[in-house]
Amino acid sequence: MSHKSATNTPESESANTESLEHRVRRLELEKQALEQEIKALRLEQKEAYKAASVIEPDASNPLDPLQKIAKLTNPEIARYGRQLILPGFGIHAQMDLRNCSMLVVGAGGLGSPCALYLGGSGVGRLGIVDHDTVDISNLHRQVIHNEARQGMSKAQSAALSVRLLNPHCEVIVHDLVLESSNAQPIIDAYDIVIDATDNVATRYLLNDACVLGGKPLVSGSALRLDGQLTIYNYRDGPCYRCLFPTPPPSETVTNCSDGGVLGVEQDPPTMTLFSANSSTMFRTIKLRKRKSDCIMCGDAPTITKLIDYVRFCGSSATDKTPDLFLIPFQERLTCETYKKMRDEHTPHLLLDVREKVQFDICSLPSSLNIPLKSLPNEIEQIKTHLDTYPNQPVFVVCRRGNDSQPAVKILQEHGVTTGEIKDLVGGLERWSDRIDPDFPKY
Ligand SMILES: Nc1ncnc2c1ncn2[C@@H]1O[C@H](COP(=O)(O)OP(=O)(O)OP(=O)(O)O)[C@@H](O)[C@H]1O
Ligand SMILES: [Zn+2]
Repeated sequence: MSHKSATNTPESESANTESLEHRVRRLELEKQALEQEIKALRLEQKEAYKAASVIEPDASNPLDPLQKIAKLTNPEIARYGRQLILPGFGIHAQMDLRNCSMLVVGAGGLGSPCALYLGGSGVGRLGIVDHDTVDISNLHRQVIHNEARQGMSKAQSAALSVRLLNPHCEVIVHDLVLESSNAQPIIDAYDIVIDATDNVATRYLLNDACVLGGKPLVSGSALRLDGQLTIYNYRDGPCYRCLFPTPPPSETVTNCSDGGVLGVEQDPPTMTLFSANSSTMFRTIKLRKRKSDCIMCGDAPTITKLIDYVRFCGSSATDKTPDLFLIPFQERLTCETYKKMRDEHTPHLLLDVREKVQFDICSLPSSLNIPLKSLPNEIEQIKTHLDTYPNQPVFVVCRRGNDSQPAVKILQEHGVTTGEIKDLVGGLERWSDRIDPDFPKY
């Protein structure tokens, strides 16, 4: 008989009486051990970046100005030979690239190819901004990352890929959410800024910071099968606000879409539009010049410093967290409460406001799918349901708890009156995280 089984009963009794104290102590020790491990890993990581010449600036390590050169080295000439012999490009354009610093904001679908091609083509210094980490669902299009880097900071992953492609390019990592409090000094440290983000708040922030810092802003956006490209704040061309003085209403904007992005470096400035589904895949639209009464870049600007862009746009810069300010948290439903209601068979209508393509991937049983965009036209369907089941609560769900909030507002504004109308905090993604791990996340 082993010692363990002989003492089994008294041991578990004492574990029961002392378990809380023990647990606290054990967790404290584990925490200390983990903190040590994190510290050691951070040092290791710093060494790895140093070896790869990836720079992470911070207050104690600010960026030095880019060291300009007057002549390309032979290895550089060998590397860039194919583009050096392009008519209209040549050694002068290559030197311009080499002596230029560019900042790519967003290392996602657009930022990935953009950073790789800029780094590969010989930009002297490339900064990469992203606050997010690499996720498996990114990899089908965010080709700068890879499977082994899941969970790694996107900015760091992108920087490492660029370094592997071209060690002549100096790569700077900005692993942070770019926002009003930190944007200006970062923007000011670069010659050209590239907006490869996916949300309206960051688009206005970048526009304003670039106007204030006098930097051209190359702006791209892609949504489903459509894309747009332009340069703002370049020569006498417009800034983003000249064309889009006010943000679109937040309930009409999913985080991946936006008020529009415009195109390229001809004179006059143009907007290039791409549409994979159209017979004319590329179209170019001429843009008006800078507006003299633009509140940002006009003759008498009224915006002279960065503002609160989340408030201004009514939507947040990150689509991973819900826009908490639309509906106060206490007026919303948590997954846990809703799970209890389902278990108790509380009668209710569950309205899923995702697009049908998403609803077809997965949905909670007995939910009714009316996409947010069609909701105002489909209100009668809900009213008819409530005529049959008066006062039944209506619960609204979406992917992450963003679209469900404007949906609640639309129901209220269209005179849907019933027991209660609430939406699910964190949406189906949180349902999968907290309630049902078998529920797919996409
Ligand atoms: N203000 C910001 N600061 C830093 N990074 C930002 C900011 N706004 C957007 N981004 C980053 O820009 C990238 C946008 O790319 P994209 O939309 O392809 O990626 P995604 O957010 O991973 O997509 P999905 O919606 O499929 O998860 C994201 O990696 C996002 O983290
Ligand atoms: Zn303007």
